[in-house]
Amino acid sequence: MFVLVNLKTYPCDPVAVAEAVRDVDESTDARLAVAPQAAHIERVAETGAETWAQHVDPIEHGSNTGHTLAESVVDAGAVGTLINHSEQRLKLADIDGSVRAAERADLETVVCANNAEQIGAAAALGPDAVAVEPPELIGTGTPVSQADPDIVEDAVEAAANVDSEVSVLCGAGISTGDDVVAAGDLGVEGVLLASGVAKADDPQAALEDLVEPL
Ligand SMILES: O=C(CO)COP(=O)(O)O
Repeated sequence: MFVLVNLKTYPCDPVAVAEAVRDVDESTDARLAVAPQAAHIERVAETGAETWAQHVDPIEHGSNTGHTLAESVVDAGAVGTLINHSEQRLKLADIDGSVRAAERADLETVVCANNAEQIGAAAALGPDAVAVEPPELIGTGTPVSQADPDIVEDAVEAAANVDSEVSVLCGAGISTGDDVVAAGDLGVEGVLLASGVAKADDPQAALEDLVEPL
């Protein structure tokens, strides 16, 4: 299973969380990665944790003030990027452009979507993976794998119908190892989560709990 921890803009110490991600990754068969804010990518990557960007823009080098260039996050140490997170929604043409920008820079891609229909559309753009995250469950602590298992199974089917090479992740409310196991039982290859680690008093213990049954 792939466990991708999105730090959003939570007021956690990104380096401390990254060190925990690195250490727990070394103790499990699961693959762990962390997605800090763009300004923290370099310091996070220096810990040795697998580091992702939260977003890249559909742009090239040039006159794009305030945008995030795929090549720049690679220079800082990122190896992958989220695209179209529920908190950073893009138009379809821009999702496509961001996937192409990430490919150009050799970044792995996870395109997020709200529901199975959008997952099918996202898979058609050829990312490495898609992630279904019902927005109403994000940050609630109520795991999507329990609260809405149908949306996860439908997303797995929708992606497979479009492109069986595209992996499927799910997210929203995932915070325990049982949640991760339940997600895996619904057919996903990974989970995307945030508050269960970023807001935990002890992020390392939270990560250990997440991978313990894997
Ligand atoms: O948006 C999410 C991950 O990108 C999910 O957030 P929570 O894990 O806090 O529900």
